[in-house]
Amino acid sequence: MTILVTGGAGFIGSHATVELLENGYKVVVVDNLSNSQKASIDRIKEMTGKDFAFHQVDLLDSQALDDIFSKYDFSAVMHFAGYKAVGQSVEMPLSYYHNNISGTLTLCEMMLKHNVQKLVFSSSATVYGLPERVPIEESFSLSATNPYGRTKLMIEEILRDLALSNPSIRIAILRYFNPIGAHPSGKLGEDPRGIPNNLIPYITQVAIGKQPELKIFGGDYETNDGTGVRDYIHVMDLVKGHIKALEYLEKHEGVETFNLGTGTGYSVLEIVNSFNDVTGKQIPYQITDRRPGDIGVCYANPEKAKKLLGWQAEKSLKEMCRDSWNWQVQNPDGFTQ
Ligand SMILES: NC(=O)c1ccc[n+]([C@@H]2O[C@H](COP(=O)([O-])OP(=O)(O)OC[C@H]3O[C@@H](n4cnc5c(N)ncnc54)[C@H](O)[C@@H]3O)[C@@H](O)[C@H]2O)c1
Ligand SMILES: O=c1ccn([C@@H]2O[C@H](COP(=O)(O)OP(=O)(O)O[C@H]3O[C@H](CO)[C@H](O)[C@H](O)[C@H]3O)[C@@H](O)[C@H]2O)c(=O)[nH]1
Repeated sequence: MTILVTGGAGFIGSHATVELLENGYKVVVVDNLSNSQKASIDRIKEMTGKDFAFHQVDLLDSQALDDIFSKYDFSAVMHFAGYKAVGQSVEMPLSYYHNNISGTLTLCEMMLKHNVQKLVFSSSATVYGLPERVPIEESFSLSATNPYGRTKLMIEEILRDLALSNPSIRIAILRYFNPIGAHPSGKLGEDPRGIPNNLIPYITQVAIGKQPELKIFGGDYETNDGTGVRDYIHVMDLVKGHIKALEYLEKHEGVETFNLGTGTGYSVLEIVNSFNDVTGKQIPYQITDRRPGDIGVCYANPEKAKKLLGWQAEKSLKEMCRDSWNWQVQNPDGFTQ
């Protein structure tokens, strides 16, 4: 079976590509490299010893995408491609709506034209907005607090309408909580451009001396230690959930939505302490004001994925921190040699 992986050069898509190849799938990657590097594709080939086609193509280029769909016989699509920086989406909303929504529309049009019926889509826990309570269940009300989150919400709705209009379409919407970690080999990992926005890449850059100290955004949340709580999930566990979702779509029609999280929340200070243990360093930090738009506590109820997909996260916080650190140490400048 050949799977089209959009955004396969990026953080999560690259790990998913490894997992697909190691599970016997054939893969074709489409990525415009707007937030990634070709080196990640070379690494995947080196690590797995398997070759696959890579097309540096923009999803908005419908002619190029049409050619790719004509060339291969895809059995399913894993759709990771999109812009994902919350702050940037506030500054450049049109660019986010255009890239994420039009990109998905073009992709879906090609799926219909070429009779490809299965889609696994990367959504986000951000669609729960300010959740009514925790742990968060899939049935909770949805809202968006920024244009990035709104693109995910809109795409989810578009996909539901698509499935309603065409009973042969099968879609798994996967709402990721906070993916971190890296491939245990240290060959693949998260390679943010510029100063990282997310907690773990920022911490690893402090640990390696690229940033002077961590700023902890808020010490007055209603949590055990006052810092924000999130459901961090190892990227290897996350991508295993995608394989399970593909298998699920073999047997089930329509749209189904799943939380992919561990079900456990950790505070920023707990993460810092775990990092200190793993690295043997002391991460310097300062508690500052809350980051606008942040919520205090966010963690999943992952029971639905366990029940219907037969999937649950297995890796510990220590493994997540160890693998993130291992990646940073082996690749101090990411994929840039
Ligand atoms: N990393 C997270 O914390 C997180 C959390 C929830 C959801 N997600 C979603 O998961 C998906 C993957 O995230 P990631 O962390 O791997 O991000 P990433 O930026 O590392 O990967 C996305 C990839 O898509 C490519 N891309 C973007 N626009 C494209 C276009 N128009 N055409 C072709 N390629 C394009 C980029 O070059 C990049 O390689 C995204 O949709 C993201 O919104 C990520
Ligand atoms: O330098 C930093 C960075 C983050 N944090 C804190 O660390 C926690 C995690 O922050 P991240 O930026 O790593 O992750 P978020 O939970 O804010 O957001 C991420 O997960 C969301 C889903 O829950 C969305 O998908 C979003 O796009 C993605 O960036 C938060 O309490 C945040 O305030 C800091 O204290 N300092």
